[in-house]
Amino acid sequence: MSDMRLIVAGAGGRMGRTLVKAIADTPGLTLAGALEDARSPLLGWDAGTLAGLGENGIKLTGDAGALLTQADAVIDFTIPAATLALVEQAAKAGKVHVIGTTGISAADEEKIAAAAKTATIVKSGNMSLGVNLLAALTKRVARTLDQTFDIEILEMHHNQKIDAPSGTALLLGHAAADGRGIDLAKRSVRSRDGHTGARKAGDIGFATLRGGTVVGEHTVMFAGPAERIELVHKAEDRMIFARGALHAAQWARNQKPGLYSMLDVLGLKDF
Ligand SMILES: NC(=O)C1=CN([C@@H]2O[C@H](COP(=O)(O)OP(=O)(O)OC[C@H]3O[C@@H](n4cnc5c(N)ncnc54)[C@H](OP(=O)(O)O)[C@@H]3O)[C@@H](O)[C@H]2O)C=CC1
Ligand SMILES: O=C(O)C1=N[C@H](C(=O)O)C[C@H](O)C1
Repeated sequence: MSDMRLIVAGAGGRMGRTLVKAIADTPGLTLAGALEDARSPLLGWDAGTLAGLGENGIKLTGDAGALLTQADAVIDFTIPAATLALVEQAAKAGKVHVIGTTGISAADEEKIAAAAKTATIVKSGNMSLGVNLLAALTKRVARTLDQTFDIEILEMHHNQKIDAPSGTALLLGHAAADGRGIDLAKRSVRSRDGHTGARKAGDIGFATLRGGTVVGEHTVMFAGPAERIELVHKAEDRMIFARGALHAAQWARNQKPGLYSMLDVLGLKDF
């Protein structure tokens, strides 16, 4: 089979640069284009140079339409507005869209689900094997323990992160809510301040830390009477997310239109 040709959206960003490196290291994949914001000062820069690989001849451009004609898939770790625009363009062009962007509103999530009626989209708040296994374990533990165990999700990320709670924390919250058979939107407590009153049994709490260069750390706590279980994941290198996203693109090449998650890609849906 011919190489799969990929566009990296947000190629000048932290994940974009990591993806350019990961593609260069992966047999069967070719970097077909590097997309950036049309106002970015990085337009015209070489994607290989930015990724620390040396020149690869792929220049950053703001023209998604032109790139999409030359590729099989777009790998998108950008910002919600950019992702929403790309969803429409990739769907129209019939290209696989792998979405890692987090902080997407509920209304925009619905637009992505609507686009996936005719487009093949893989979307996850975390593309790593470890976090998706943690999500499967979280669901299982939440199903096993009753409401005397309070569920709290703690996350820490670097000081440049712009959304909270993290996409991963929300993914883990959904896994816990699924395990308990409840609707996360109705039972989540996203922040606490002042005279909050006692914790309500059955709520799922979130706490956010930001600082330094932390790649991403997540803890799911099940705090019960006189004992506590903690499930923890610590990301040490963005390459784990990049490799997961590339695996998702290769998997999606053979899938029918639909909105898939990394649990589908990794076969963990029924874990
Ligand atoms: N699902 C997962 O596994 C992971 C998800 N993420 C998520 O990925 C996203 C990006 O993270 P990170 O790389 O750290 O962030 P960065 O800010 O480093 O990168 C985002 C890049 O997207 C660019 N961008 C903005 N608008 C557009 C546009 N219209 N078209 C193309 N590119 C655009 C930005 O350009 P400019 O700076 O000029 O605005 C920037 O270069 C975040 O939402 C983060 O939470 C991160 C890691 C793993
Ligand atoms: O912005 C980041 O850096 C990360 N974002 C994702 C998230 O919001 O969970 C995944 C990872 O934790 C790194």
